[in-house]
Amino acid sequence: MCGIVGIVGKTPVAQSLYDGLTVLQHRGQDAAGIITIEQNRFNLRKANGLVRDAFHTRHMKRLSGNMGIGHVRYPTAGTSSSAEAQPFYVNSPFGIAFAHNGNLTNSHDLQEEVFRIARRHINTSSDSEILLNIFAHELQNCTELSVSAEDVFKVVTSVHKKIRGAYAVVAAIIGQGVVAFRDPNGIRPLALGKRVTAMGEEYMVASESVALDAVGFTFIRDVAPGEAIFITEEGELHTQQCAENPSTSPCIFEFVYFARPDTFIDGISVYASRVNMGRKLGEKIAREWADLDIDVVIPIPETSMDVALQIANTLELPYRQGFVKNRYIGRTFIMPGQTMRKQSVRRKLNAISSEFKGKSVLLVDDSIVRGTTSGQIIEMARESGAKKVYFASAAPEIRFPNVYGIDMPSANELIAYGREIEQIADLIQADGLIFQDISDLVAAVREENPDIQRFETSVFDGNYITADIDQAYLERIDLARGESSRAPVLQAELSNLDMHNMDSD
Ligand SMILES: O=P(O)(O)OC[C@H]1O[C@H](OP(=O)(O)OP(=O)(O)O)[C@H](O)[C@@H]1O
Ligand SMILES: NC(=O)CC[C@H](N)C(=O)O
Ligand SMILES: [Mg+2]
Repeated sequence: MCGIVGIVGKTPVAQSLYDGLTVLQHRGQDAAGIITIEQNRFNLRKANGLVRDAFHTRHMKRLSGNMGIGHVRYPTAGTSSSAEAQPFYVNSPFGIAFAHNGNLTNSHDLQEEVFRIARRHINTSSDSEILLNIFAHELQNCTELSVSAEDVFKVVTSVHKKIRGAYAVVAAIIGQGVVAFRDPNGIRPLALGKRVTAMGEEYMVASESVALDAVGFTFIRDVAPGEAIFITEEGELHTQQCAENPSTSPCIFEFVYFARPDTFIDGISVYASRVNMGRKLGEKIAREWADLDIDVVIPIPETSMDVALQIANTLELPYRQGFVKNRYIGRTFIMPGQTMRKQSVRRKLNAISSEFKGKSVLLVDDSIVRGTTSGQIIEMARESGAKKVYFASAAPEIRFPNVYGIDMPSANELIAYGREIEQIADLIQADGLIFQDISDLVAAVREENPDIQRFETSVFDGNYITADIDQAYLERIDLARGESSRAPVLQAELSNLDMHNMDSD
């Protein structure tokens, strides 16, 4: 998952872009970038690391201009090289900067087509660079020296026809404006907001509504699946549906884990959906574990806290914070590499042993993916003197790889793959293990917006919404990105790719 922002303002936008990215940091911790436009020039700063580390005062000073876009990255294609940090840039037509959240499922075919038909070279292994070049090639067909809203909508219509997968995109075009669009299934989120100033209206798009709140923009609405937004340099807003059969099928994992609780996606409060998940799971626990002697419900910070509190309320049990989170350590699941993830769990969470001593505890997490967190946390609970350790997951068993922007390319890495619940419980050493049912998870989220007919739930049921995923594709991504098969990349090779960001210090 990545986070994207774009602003067309009346005054310099760098600080607002920066602030917007800091509240989207939970979507990507690997790299951050901002590009602004002033007097027909791009100013770019992108680097590996968190937002606060990538931008120093000297960079912010250089990021002048009233229009710009930004990105925080969690890689799902290519490498962690700073050259694959976004925004990406191409000089023709006009000069385009581009930021993408999601993952294309036909990038392999597209790369070949981009070369054969458009004679365009792709210098990295990032699917986002391919997407940018498809977009640029379509824009090239507009022969006028300025781009109209109709041109933009034609371009996005053609792009939708060529690419498949998940994409929320924001692009800044020199001398023209900012374009944003969302894939026809609306897998990845994108929100539109407005800020009224004495000098006129300013517009912003962002992956999550919380980024609009943080910089004083008012949420207008979600960008519709398939829709394109064009905000001209002068600040005029144009919108049009550009997909033939759009459907709103947001990724359910946004609600389980990715998004911040204070975000609204497609009319759904992420927080409220998590409370509903807690209620449903609490009811299942009451039904199936009626004879268990649970003394206390303890969340595994941070994402599961809203779910755990509601489970405790439903079961009428005490809710206690038995683990303290080190606030300076980020999310472990989106860290690159299993070794780093594993080491970080104990650095991130510490048990308050008095909350465990002699008690039967119910630990709650939002999800169990590789089992990195649950295994270690149960061990910590036992070391702290817990009598019994039960474990509940607000999401069902994750048995299928993700191909839409979550870095789970290999089924073999998933602890629930090919295993029954008892086997998983044995592996993580839980005295009892319970998962939310898929129907309850969907109902919990849908309760907040019954108009949504379908969610993207492939990691749980293997039904990929783009219908283009077969075994051969899954084997290819497993080979390319799976933990065990991932080829080591030389540092020198990575820095050689870094072409568009020369003044990187
Ligand atoms: O089974 P695993 O492979 O360990 O993955 C699942 C865990 O990873 C996430 O936590 P993370 O530390 O990323 O973030 P959080 O602080 O938002 O909970 C998630 O909330 C689970 O705790
Ligand atoms: N998680 C994402 O949205 C990743 C975007 C893009 N596929 C990349 O790897 O950079
Ligand atoms: Mg967690």
